[in-house]
Amino acid sequence: WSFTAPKGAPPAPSLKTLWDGLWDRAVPVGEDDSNIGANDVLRSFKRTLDEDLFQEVEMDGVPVSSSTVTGSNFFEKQMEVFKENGPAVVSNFGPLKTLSISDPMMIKHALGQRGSFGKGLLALVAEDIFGKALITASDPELWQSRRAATSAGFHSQWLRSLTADFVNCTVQAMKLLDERVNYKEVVDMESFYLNLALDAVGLTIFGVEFEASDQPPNRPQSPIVQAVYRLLKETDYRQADPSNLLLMGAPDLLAEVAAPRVAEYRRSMKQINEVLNEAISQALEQQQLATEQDLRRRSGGTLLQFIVDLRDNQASRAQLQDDMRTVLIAEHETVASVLTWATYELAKNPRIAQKVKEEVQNVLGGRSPTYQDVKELKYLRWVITETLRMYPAPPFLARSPLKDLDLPNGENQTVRLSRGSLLMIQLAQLHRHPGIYERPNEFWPERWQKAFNGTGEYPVPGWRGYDPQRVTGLYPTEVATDYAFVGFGGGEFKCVGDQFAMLEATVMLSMLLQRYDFQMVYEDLNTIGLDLAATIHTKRGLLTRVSQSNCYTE
Ligand code: HEM
Repeated sequence: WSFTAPKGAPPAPSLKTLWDGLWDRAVPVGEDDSNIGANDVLRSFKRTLDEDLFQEVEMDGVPVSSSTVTGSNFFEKQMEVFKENGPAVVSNFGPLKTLSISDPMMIKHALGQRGSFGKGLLALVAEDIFGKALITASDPELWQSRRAATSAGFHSQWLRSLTADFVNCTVQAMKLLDERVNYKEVVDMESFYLNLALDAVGLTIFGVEFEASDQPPNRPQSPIVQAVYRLLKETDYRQADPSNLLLMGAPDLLAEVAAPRVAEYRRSMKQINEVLNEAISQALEQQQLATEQDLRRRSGGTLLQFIVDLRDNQASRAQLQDDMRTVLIAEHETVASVLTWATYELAKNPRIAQKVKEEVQNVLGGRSPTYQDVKELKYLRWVITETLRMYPAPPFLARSPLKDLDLPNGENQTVRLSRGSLLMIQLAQLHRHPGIYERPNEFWPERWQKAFNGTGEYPVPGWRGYDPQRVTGLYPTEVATDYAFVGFGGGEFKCVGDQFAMLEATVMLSMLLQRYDFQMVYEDLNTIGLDLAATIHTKRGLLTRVSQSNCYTE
């Protein structure tokens, strides 16, 4: 395949000129560098029509795929599409044309170029859920200011202090798991992790004790877990089919009758906002304004209190609510997902589980972990990285260029992208790229021990390879892997909670693996079922037989 447009394309027919003129008047292209609006997204629909009516293919030279990649054999289908078309392919996303990429060099360009891309359709459909700052970045100035306040709050001193909170949440959750073990019940570990992650975010981010882990770790989940999941699902519905937005403005009574989904969404939003409002009131009551430097010297406290106290970056109550709702959703689903799939893979791979247990036993010797221990638990952190490689959360990132631009691969071949066109960065496909990863479908944490620079199959021009010498924090970042692993994204919109998440997952898994052995009821992904949303869920829960292990004494 090649990116080069064929020479000597036929001249545009006059009907086409008329058609283009009509569109330019009715749905004008937004100004360069301004945020992507509904008009720009509508123009993506025009590109679909252009192709149908005038056989005008916008991304000439890029293969077109008609496969729909969803369902339980998602990973196999993605691999088929890759092998058939290469790492750049045009496909349909509802009625819109999308360019999907899994080439690390193109991804590096798309994520790493500051100010060139917005979140496009995602921002439009999710603004009422997340607001205009974090995640959607639909008001770039506001995003910059909220990003600065939030990322300042995730400073290393605070992160260290969280270890004890994660330990306490896990101890609490294990009490219930112990009962299930004694009754020899089958446990849905996905529900267990959703509850546990919610307790952890409540405690550390805004100081609310949800006590979700006090619920039996089998479905139905706690109402607040369901509410968070409901909001996330809503973004998926709307992205998959923007017509799902149509009834969003309907009066409550009409929504109850004609659109139960919308009514349920509103109830979920209200439920979450009530909890957050109370936490914000409390933080405002205890407000003690200080500079960032002084705040960094305080130990403990919540992220919310840090942000409320940050003298130079004050925000309205409504803005704080958006910030907190976003962080709540961003932490909860993703961390629960990585814990779920790590448990699945460890249960499937007893050799690896045994190796983790040995490491945990050597480092912890039966006690709870400290921050220093988390640094020592290197193999367990590779297990978590390997899980995120195989089951990234989210499985793709959405972007739209803010002006017409060329997206180059490592050989300087380019795809021309128009302002507002849809770009999908396919993390799940990149992370199983057979030119980058040896045995890409195998769960093999040891791969992160040594440098690698390509398998020779499906060459990746321009890619520098992975070098463990470039790893600085708790996992191999996009810098260490030259954008072959972007589980936490990269560039300006990169996850603010990456080290928080790695710390949380390492603490929780180390404690659970010390105390229990896990055995799956179903091992086959087709039987478990994949539910592809903003993260990868199971369809029927992760049904697990849990038994007592021998190492935990505390
Ligand atoms: C395993 C766990 C996690 C994974 C895999 C993950 C992944 C990601 C990714 C890929 C992005 C980038 C989205 C994009 O580029 O469009 C992101 C953004 C974000 N994440 Fe995470 N995340 C995790 C945990 C967390 C946690 C624990 C928090 C907070 C406590 C958090 C807060 C955020 C926020 C606020 C953003 C938006 C940043 C912005 O818009 O500037 N995430 N996350």
